[in-house]
Amino acid sequence: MELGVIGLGRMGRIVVDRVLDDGHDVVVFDIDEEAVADAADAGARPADSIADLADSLGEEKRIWLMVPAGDPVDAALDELDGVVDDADVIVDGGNSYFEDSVRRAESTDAAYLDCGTSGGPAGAELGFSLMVGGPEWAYEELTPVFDAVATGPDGHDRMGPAGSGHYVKMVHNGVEYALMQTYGEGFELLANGRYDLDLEAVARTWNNGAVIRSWLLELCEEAFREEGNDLGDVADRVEGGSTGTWTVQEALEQEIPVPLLYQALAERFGSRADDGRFSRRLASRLRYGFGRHDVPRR
Ligand SMILES: NC(=O)C1=CN([C@@H]2O[C@H](COP(=O)(O)OP(=O)(O)OC[C@H]3O[C@@H](n4cnc5c(N)ncnc54)[C@H](O)[C@@H]3O)[C@@H](O)[C@H]2O)C=CC1
Ligand SMILES: O=C(CO)[C@H](O)[C@H](O)COP(=O)(O)O
Repeated sequence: MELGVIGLGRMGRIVVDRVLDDGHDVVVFDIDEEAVADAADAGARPADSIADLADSLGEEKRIWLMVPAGDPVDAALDELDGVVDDADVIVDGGNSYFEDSVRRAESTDAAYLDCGTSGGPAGAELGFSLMVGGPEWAYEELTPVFDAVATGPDGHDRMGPAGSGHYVKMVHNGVEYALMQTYGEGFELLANGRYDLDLEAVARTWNNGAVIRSWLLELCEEAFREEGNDLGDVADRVEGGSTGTWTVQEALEQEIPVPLLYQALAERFGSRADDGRFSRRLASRLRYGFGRHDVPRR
């Protein structure tokens, strides 16, 4: 298969590499010329613009968007408007708001797949978990690409119609916030409690057979190993927040109580007051662990 990839940052570049490794052809575009040149060095065919990328894909275009959510997605779709038709498939693998995805699916001439992507840049080797919404035929058509980008055939599935992929990913992120918060609070108690503990050793022990073992807990272990028992100069400030906000807004609209998800979001907003909480410093370092997001330092 031939795939066009637009957006070659932390995530898009992994999509390119994994699809190339699986033996497919890839055409790439990014507004950052250096990113295009790097991907070309890895074996992708470079394009000068989105129009050039679409042109070089010929009939039955398969295009993967991996640009920041919001305006960049609409800007890319505007450039594809009039260039794609109903035999073509566009995948949005970013963290788009699900209602935007429903609107985009209705307004583009191509079949549109909203694809929630989990695993982060740190998941490059293993492959991602992909939650896909949109027409069944388009999902089946793109299955070889999803097999390559995900951990394998079990690492992706069609969740339902347009919007459902990004809806499931939105809730995934709400859960992610709450898990980070609960690990943060546990380690805050251990860090300030009655014993002088080696927190990396605690995390390692928990990761070996404990009920609460997980990838986020492995990233806690990594954070203590790399930053030190007191998290060094990691500031008490957690960035991000949009996907968690959407999750809580949706829960309010559906009148479904999600107190833990709400509390985790509130803690994150509370971190902007800069009062030095250990739990939030660990949450900030974990965002680097899985997402390679910047860590504000003191
Ligand atoms: N970093 C992470 O842990 C995860 C990120 N995501 C989502 O994946 C998407 C991409 O994220 P990252 O790769 O981390 O971002 P990034 O900032 O590393 O890369 C974005 C790339 O898109 C390019 N770009 C921006 N506007 C463009 C346009 N109009 N046309 C062409 N290229 C354009 C930028 O030059 C950059 O290379 C976002 O929606 C993000 O929320 C999803 C799961 C995990
Ligand atoms: O989707 C992700 C991980 O699953 C991204 O890393 C996302 O950026 C995390 O959300 P936030 O930036 O609000 O912490």
